[in-house]
Amino acid sequence: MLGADLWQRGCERLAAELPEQQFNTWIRPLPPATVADGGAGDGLVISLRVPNRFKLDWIRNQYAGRIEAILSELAGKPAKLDLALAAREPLTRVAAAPASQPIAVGQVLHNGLRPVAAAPAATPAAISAPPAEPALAQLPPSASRHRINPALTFDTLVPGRANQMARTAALHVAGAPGAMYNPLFIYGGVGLGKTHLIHAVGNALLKDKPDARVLYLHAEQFISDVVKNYQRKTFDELKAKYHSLDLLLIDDVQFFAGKDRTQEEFFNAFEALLAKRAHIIMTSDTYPKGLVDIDERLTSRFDAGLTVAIEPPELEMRVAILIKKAEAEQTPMPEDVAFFIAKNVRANVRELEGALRKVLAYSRFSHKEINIQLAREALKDLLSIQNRQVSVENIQKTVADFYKIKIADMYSKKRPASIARPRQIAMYLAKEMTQKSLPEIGELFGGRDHTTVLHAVRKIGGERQKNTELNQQLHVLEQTLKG
Ligand SMILES: Nc1ncnc2c1ncn2[C@@H]1O[C@H](COP(=O)(O)OP(=O)(O)OP(=O)(O)O)[C@@H](O)[C@H]1O
Repeated sequence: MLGADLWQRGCERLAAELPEQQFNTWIRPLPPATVADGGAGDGLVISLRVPNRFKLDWIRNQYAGRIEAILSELAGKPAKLDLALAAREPLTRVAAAPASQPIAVGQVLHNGLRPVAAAPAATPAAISAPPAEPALAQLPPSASRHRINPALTFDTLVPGRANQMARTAALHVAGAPGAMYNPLFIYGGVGLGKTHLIHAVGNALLKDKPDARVLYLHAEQFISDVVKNYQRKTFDELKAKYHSLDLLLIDDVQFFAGKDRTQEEFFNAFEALLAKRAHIIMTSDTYPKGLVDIDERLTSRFDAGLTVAIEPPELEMRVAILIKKAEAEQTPMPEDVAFFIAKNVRANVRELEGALRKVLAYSRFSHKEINIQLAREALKDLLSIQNRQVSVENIQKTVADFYKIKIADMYSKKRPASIARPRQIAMYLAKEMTQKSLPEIGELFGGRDHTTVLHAVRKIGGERQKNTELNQQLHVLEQTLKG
């Protein structure tokens, strides 16, 4: 089998095995591998070039073994994977950096087999280096100026599958700013910890290097700075403020939509910062290409480092967050109560915090100890809203509308995936959002057996953990159903 065929067939196998989201994120974008026959007894060497180190590490840890096994099986002889960073065109902005220090992630294969670091890590001097422009003196590195919230650290951020990639990348940046993953672009829905994470990077860096010039700001603050300086015609001040930083943390860049002048100034700051190897971390409610009314010149640069998502936390993570936050309030939270709250409050961490606050306050005011009964009372408004609005019929109708199938298909015996899958999703939601038992749900879905419902619940629940697209669809459905 030719190399390209072998890789192609390997990909087909992986596509069938892996959740769609994982395959689309990690495997599909890879350029085809090249295959070399090491000669009798040596087997095949499969050379795979990966665009950045983050992906390289991830693929090596998560998929390399499986890829080798599949390719060995298909080729009928041992296949060894040679993973390395792909060479990449330097970006135009690199021109401003010394030629020996490429700023872009990528580049570098020195012997075709072993990768070397994409860009040298920033030295301590790079972080606390004296300002390159005289105007830098206008930004004293004092705590009040950097706007970092000292409470939002890596220690107080509960890790979990939902934030695993973003947290790993953020830790990496905090340890070696200006090197890899620059810019780092973190996106996700509301209240999922994006702001917390970028403050954590700022705090970690300031702990290491108290003199580092770090600035956190919300995109709206940048916009108002631009407007202010525009009115006063003091663009040099604006430049001096932003172009001098070592680390810029900017929240919710989707707010730049339609603001041309702001986008232009941000573009200038962006270029200046990357050219001097300062790090930029941005957050947004969507991935760079999903941003609307933002110049493509900017969005393509947003995507040039590393883009990672933060997902809604899964049940275990929600429980861990509740326990940790209660501990921080010096109020131990029994695990069963944390579980009860986490099961009922799923949207995001901010809502979880709100629910926890209610339960703690209720316990303090009523001088009662925290147990499920107390949590139920404290959260009764929230729970009644949930219970009142969601019926199996409502779920069937909403899901049928969402996936554009007939409501009758919810009860029918039809099996094509375009119908069976929405039906399974509706069964899953019925189990998650109503008090109905498996047999009752089966009955409401055209007299199906409870094992069919159980299968659907497990399947969709499992996939939801790995498949972002499905997770988002379920999230939309849940929000719609809750009203
Ligand atoms: N993994 C976590 N561990 C502990 N606390 C968390 C975690 N994720 C989020 N939080 C907390 O949840 C609250 C909301 O998080 P944050 O403000 O960072 O969300 P966000 O994603 O920036 O949302 P928005 O887009 O609405 O600004 C904060 O109080 C934050 O500390």
